[in-house]
Amino acid sequence: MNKNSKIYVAGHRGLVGSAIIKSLEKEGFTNLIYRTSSELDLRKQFEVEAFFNKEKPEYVFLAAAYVGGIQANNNFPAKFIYNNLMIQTNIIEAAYRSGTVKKLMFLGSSCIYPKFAEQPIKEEYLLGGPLEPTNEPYAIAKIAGLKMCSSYNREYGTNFISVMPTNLYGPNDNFDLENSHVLPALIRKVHEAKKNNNNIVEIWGSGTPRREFLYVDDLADACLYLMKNVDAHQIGECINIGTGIDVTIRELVEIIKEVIGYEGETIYNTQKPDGTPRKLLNISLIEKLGWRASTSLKEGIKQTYSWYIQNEG
Ligand SMILES: NC(=O)C1=CN([C@@H]2O[C@H](COP(=O)(O)OP(=O)(O)OC[C@H]3O[C@@H](n4cnc5c(N)ncnc54)[C@H](OP(=O)(O)O)[C@@H]3O)[C@@H](O)[C@H]2O)C=CC1
Ligand SMILES: C[C@H]1O[C@H](OP(=O)(O)OP(=O)(O)OC[C@H]2O[C@@H](n3cnc4c(=O)[nH]c(N)nc43)[C@H](O)[C@@H]2O)[C@@H](O)[C@@H](O)C1=O
Repeated sequence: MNKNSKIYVAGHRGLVGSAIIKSLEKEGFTNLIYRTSSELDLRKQFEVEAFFNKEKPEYVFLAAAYVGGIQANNNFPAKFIYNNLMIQTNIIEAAYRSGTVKKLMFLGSSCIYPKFAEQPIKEEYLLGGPLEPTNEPYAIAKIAGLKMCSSYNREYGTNFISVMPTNLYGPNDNFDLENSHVLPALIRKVHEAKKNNNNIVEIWGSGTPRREFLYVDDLADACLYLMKNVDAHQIGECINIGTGIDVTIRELVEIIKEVIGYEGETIYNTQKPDGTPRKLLNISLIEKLGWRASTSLKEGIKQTYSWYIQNEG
């Protein structure tokens, strides 16, 4: 990949896509292309093919997807499976057909692994047991995406790599109280409780599930590193991206309260689902390939909170 290579970032306004664009620009890549969903609906096969034929990208980051937290996944299973299957299928097929794409990176998620997978989760545990029911349709779509990439590599000799990031957070995240992931939701809840002198914040579930959180700039750095240095034949069907450290939701709440400076109480609503009890990735493979995360959870939350109060708070 050189500084003039034509690079398409699908989903460039999202949490991940915007961080990838920022990293690419910082490293001096100048030939970047992108479209909003209203300019190009990636669920429309002919439009996606026409876009690839016209633009002829050489490298593709597939960071467009239909994304949400535990409750959104639970409430909208049809939208999660349909939108994700369509978006990823159209891009992967068009990338192959175009003949111009030298490498494609498909963004999956750590929810592809079995609900009760041995921890930390190795890439090889894929399909070793039943999935977490709250996000099974989304996980099935992501598994289909990585299987498409590996199948195209095997049959057509493409260089499509699938990365499986752990739970992400950072600037440009979705801070919606119903449909977002836990970290942005808790930043907003605690911020608003402090602002309104409200002494109680409600946390969903029991607070005991463990999650691993990766700051999105670190994720973008990992994606660029892999795009530049690693080819599909050097990894198996996918590669994990994480920090190797997890915390309970209860511990996460305490860090967020400390960063925001909130001393009120928290109550746990056990009517809401806990989801997977633990989701910690084994990151030996990416470390062996030479990459490691650099932002601590507390530092990442400080950066995210600062972005939130400037942009949304
Ligand atoms: N957030 C997380 O914690 C994690 C995310 N991931 C993966 O990272 C990837 C990116 O996620 P994230 O950045 O969080 O998601 P966001 O929701 O922040 O961004 C997704 C982007 O996809 C675009 N998009 C959605 N539907 C369409 C469509 N029909 N046509 C064109 N574009 C569309 C949107 O574009 P527009 O703004 O123009 O509408 C949006 O900017 C996903 O594959 C996700 O699975 C993996 C692990 C964890
Ligand atoms: C990245 C990953 O994200 C999703 O899986 P998840 O990790 O379970 O997602 P989550 O961030 O929404 O919740 C994590 C934990 O936190 C608890 N929790 C407390 N209070 C709030 C709260 O206020 N909001 C939310 N959302 N969760 C809360 C919540 O009950 C759960 O125990 C997948 O569906 C799928 O999209 C995927 O791949």
